[in-house]
Amino acid sequence: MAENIKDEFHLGNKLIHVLIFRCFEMTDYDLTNNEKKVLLALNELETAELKDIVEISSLNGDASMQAAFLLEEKGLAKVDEETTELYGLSGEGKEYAEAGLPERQIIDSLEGETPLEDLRNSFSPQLVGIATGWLLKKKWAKIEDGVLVPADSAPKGQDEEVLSDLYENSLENNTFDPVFELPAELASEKVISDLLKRKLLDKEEYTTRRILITAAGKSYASKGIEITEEIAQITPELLKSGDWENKYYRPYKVQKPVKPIYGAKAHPYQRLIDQMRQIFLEMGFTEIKGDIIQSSFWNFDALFQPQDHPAREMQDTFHLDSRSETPEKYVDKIRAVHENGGETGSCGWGGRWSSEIAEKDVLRTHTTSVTVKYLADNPVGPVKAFCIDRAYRRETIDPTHTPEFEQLEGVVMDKDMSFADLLGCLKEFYNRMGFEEVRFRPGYFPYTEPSVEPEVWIDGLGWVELGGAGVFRKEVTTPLGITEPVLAWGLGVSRVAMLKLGLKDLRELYQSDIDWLRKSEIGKGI
Ligand SMILES: N[C@@H](Cc1ccccc1)C(=O)O
Repeated sequence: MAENIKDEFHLGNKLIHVLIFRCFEMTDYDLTNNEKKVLLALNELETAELKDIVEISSLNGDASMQAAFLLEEKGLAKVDEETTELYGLSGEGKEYAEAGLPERQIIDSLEGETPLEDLRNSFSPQLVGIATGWLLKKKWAKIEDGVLVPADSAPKGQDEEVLSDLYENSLENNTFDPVFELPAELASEKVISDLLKRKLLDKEEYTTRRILITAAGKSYASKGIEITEEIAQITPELLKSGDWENKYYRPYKVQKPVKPIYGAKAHPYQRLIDQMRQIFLEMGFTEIKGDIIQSSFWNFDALFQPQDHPAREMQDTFHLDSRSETPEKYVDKIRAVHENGGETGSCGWGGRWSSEIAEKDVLRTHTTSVTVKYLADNPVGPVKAFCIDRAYRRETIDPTHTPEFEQLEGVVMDKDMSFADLLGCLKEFYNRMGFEEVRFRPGYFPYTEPSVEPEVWIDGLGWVELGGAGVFRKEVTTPLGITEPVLAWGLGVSRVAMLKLGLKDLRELYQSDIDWLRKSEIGKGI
């Protein structure tokens, strides 16, 4: 044992030396102990089946086989595969072995020329059908004008030999399973393949491996193979006793492929959402949340969407049975703005606005319902708020449409806010997301004027539309008691994800494909 630090240091060094250098101290062939054991067994047996090696080497079958293949790679052994074909009679084969092949049954029954018609009376038409083909093929008979004319003789064929041979063997061995070899002298390959085609035989293949020692293997073995105990794990006992110094350490296989390790990480879509959230937070916005279930009032009416607007119809919206009372504070004002423009100076949509319809609950079709409600609660600026959350529409699912999807909603309310500020703000956001070129096309939404649709340039795709934006109309702001200009937008999030992650199908975002998630690289795209 080491007595002082210096000794311990010395001991440590020596140990490292032994561990490193003994690992690389290898024989010419660098055989593992398993390979050595198999080679020794082979040296004794010359040629062996796996089970013989298993017996001598005391390794299991898999380990022996693996070692044999490694020895083969090194030219010390050779692995030969031998396939044995085993046969038995099928149900039909057994029947014919007992009663004779159909052609034999017919030919034996003939007493001279016989019309086929007559045969069909004494045998099944099916059997006659099978038999005639083979009678002609085997030249046991001819057919002339529907009459079967037998040849002089019908010698027993190899096929019949095979059937009776297998039948006897099966009876003797008490099994009709395919366990019998067919010696080459009994039947030609053609005969066997015909019987197989006639489905009279069952066949099974059975592969055995023979392992042989090569000349190189022999000469290597003749020099004497020593199997030294390998230490895989060093123990305190080995260290204490000092025995470690004389041991042989199992070498590291540095070439061995390791299992991939996947670090835990957030879902790529979640990472993208977090990135968007981070950008808006950095731009001084406050994150807001709202209910998934909204009344039609907040989802549509407060946004000056007429009650006969197509977006409110069944195919777009998930309608619920429940209702929410329309807020008393706004209901008259909203009615007025829809019917005649109220205090806004607009003429409204005309007709009669129904608070019954406004009460109906829906799954929010856009997150604008969240921002507009927030503005109603906070009608005095400055407000800079965003909401990144899920919206729902009755869409037919396809690669670019899912009934649930995320939107990035935002509002800015302040005294001197202008349309130019809106464009600047969105451009800044997309630039921070890594989209360098941004443009705005005129758009239409019932609640904004002017309205735009932002687009970003993607190499290979061109301009891609990413949502809607605009300045809230007086018809939206006035009934809620808002006097300052409001810039608003609702942007598609999954579209951006498709672009960033290179997806062709939106549905991939919502499927739990663990491999895709594991292999997704952080920093790639997002
Ligand atoms: N709500 C719109 C987007 C939008 C929001 C705000 C202002 C203008 C447009 C949509 O879902 O497509």
